[in-house]
Amino acid sequence: MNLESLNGRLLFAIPKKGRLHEKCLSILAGADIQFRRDHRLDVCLVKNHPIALVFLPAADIPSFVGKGNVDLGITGHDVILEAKMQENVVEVLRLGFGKCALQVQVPAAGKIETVEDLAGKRVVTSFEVLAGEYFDKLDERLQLSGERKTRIEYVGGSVEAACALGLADGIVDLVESGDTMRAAGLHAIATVLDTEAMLIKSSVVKHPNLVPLVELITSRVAGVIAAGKYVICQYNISRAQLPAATHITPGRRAPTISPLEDEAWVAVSSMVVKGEIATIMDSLVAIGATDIMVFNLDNCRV
Ligand SMILES: Nc1ncnc2c1ncn2[C@@H]1O[C@H](COP(=O)(O)OP(=O)(O)OP(=O)(O)O)[C@@H](O)[C@H]1O
Ligand SMILES: O=P(O)(O)OC[C@H]1O[C@H](OP(=O)(O)OP(=O)(O)O)[C@H](O)[C@@H]1O
Repeated sequence: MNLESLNGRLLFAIPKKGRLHEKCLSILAGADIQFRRDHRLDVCLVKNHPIALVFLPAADIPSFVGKGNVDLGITGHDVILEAKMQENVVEVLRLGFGKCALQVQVPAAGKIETVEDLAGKRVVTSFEVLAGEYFDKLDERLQLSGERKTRIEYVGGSVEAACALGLADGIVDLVESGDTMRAAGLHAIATVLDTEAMLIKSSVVKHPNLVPLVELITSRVAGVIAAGKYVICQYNISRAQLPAATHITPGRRAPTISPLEDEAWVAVSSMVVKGEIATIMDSLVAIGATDIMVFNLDNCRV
């Protein structure tokens, strides 16, 4: 592939490895963005759209998009703030995965119990901007200045080993399940930030001709995300209980209600948040709904 073949194409940055990579590939598949990635090649052309995918480290994507080198990207909210790119990128869509928290952690068996105890000591992190801002505020509140300020030190990885190695009194790192933190004998004493994956675009429109394609891709990605978030719940209910039923399953705009041969009954079909379906089915059973069925969505536009 030569660089000329990128001319006029929308550049779309995807995390090349790590926690967000696989989910991004399934979003691309769901949005029918077809490509074949040659082994180790980080740029590849999309077959069915004038798009080129650029596989980059998640932490580099905010700068590429923010500076307008790339038109669209998927990355974490945390690394957008860490790269100080919040003014340069627009977070177009929350993607509902890559959810975790940037937390202050200290040895569970140690003497430090609060961030106030940790202030003025040594903190190791890969998020020196966010940790720096957090501890600057804390230091200011505690009137710690000069030599007495909290020392933030950057490491590129294995942050959780820093306390055991005697390099730090506390760390600032991402926590999802807490397994990594607990395995390192640490516990969280404060949350700096909650984060999830975002679809982002540059806040400056460099290629106005690509705007319709950015909108098309955004709409497709939104459809894939919504399809993963909702299920369709269908059931029969007596007309007398219809107000109670539509209260339980109001749908996004309104439920679809269809007549049945038995005039005293109707069929209801409604989009329901996947995570709430068990409770909703319990409530429907309690008001006498029958033949309750739940269907997954392959794709949708909402
Ligand atoms: N445990 C986690 N759970 C959910 N999301 C996470 C988790 N860890 C990281 N993330 C999200 O994924 C982004 C990339 O983190 P990750 O550690 O996967 O990147 P990486 O350093 O590029 O990859 P690798 O860890 O393979 O070197 C983070 O900025 C964050 O938004
Ligand atoms: O709370 P948990 O579910 O254990 O997840 C937290 C861990 O996940 C991330 O690292 P990852 O495993 O992606 O690898 P990395 O350390 O190489 O970045 C993060 O840096 C934590 O170490």
